[in-house]
Amino acid sequence: MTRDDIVPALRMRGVTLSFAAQGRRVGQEVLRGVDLDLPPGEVVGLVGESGCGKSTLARVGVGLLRPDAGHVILRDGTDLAASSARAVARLRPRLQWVVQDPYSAFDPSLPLRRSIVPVVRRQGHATGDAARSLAADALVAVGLQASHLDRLPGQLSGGQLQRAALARALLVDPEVLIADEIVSALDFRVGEEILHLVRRGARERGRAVLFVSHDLGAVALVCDRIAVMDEGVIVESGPTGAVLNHPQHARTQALLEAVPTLP
Ligand SMILES: Nc1ncnc2c1ncn2[C@@H]1O[C@H](COP(=O)(O)OP(=O)(O)OP(=O)(O)O)[C@@H](O)[C@H]1O
Repeated sequence: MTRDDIVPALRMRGVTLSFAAQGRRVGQEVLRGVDLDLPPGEVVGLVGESGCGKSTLARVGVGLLRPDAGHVILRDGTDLAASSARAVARLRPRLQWVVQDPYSAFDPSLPLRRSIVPVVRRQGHATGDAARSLAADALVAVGLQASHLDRLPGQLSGGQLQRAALARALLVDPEVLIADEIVSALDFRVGEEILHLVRRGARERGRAVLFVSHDLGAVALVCDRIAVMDEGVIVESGPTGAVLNHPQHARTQALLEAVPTLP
């Protein structure tokens, strides 16, 4: 079987979107005919300069934004772009989204266990004490402690809460995980552990991951493939080594030149 025979977990075709102003679609298109495949078991890095449309594409990928044109197709053929809001909501467990600001991911008034243990129960993995124990294991896997389950989100640092958000998303065991700048707030060592966890999860569970980042070092470490975006268009994509070692497009070259080097 060749790579071309593998059905992507998520296939975006011709995705085009502009934001509405005063109820009307106006202005420049933020996404312009984007084609992007997320194969199962692989981590695809999405890079590009600030404002080029990465997070917008990420939100389209999990059905939080509906494109004006194009298709967002899951492995079973479901097109998110053609599905009702209710149908997309039902699909949500198959598509998880972890974002840079982890405080937005949790109800600030609830201890983490109230946000995480029900996920274990909904997945049918366990009930009662066993569910709490699996939730605790998930926190430990991302470098936290079981006792963090009893804390409020505001009682964790941004980096700790980021890890808790990732733990919850992984518990859902989604077909597609979209990680938008998830290691930006973490120190290098913790960030690296998280990246390995994401990569292992993709490989072992056949999960497709879109890893949005401006950090080319992180991208080089975790991604099988890279897509470079510029002004709403994917200008270059390919295996990580090829794109980083032999960049073809001026935008990719500029991103590589902008990577800081130690004196
Ligand atoms: N809800 C919105 N309404 C109007 N414009 C928006 C909205 N969200 C994003 N934009 C605009 O769309 C463009 C792309 O934004 P997006 O957040 O996708 O960029 P990005 O590449 O993720 O940037 P960064 O790396 O800084 O997070 C920007 O010009 C932004 O101002």
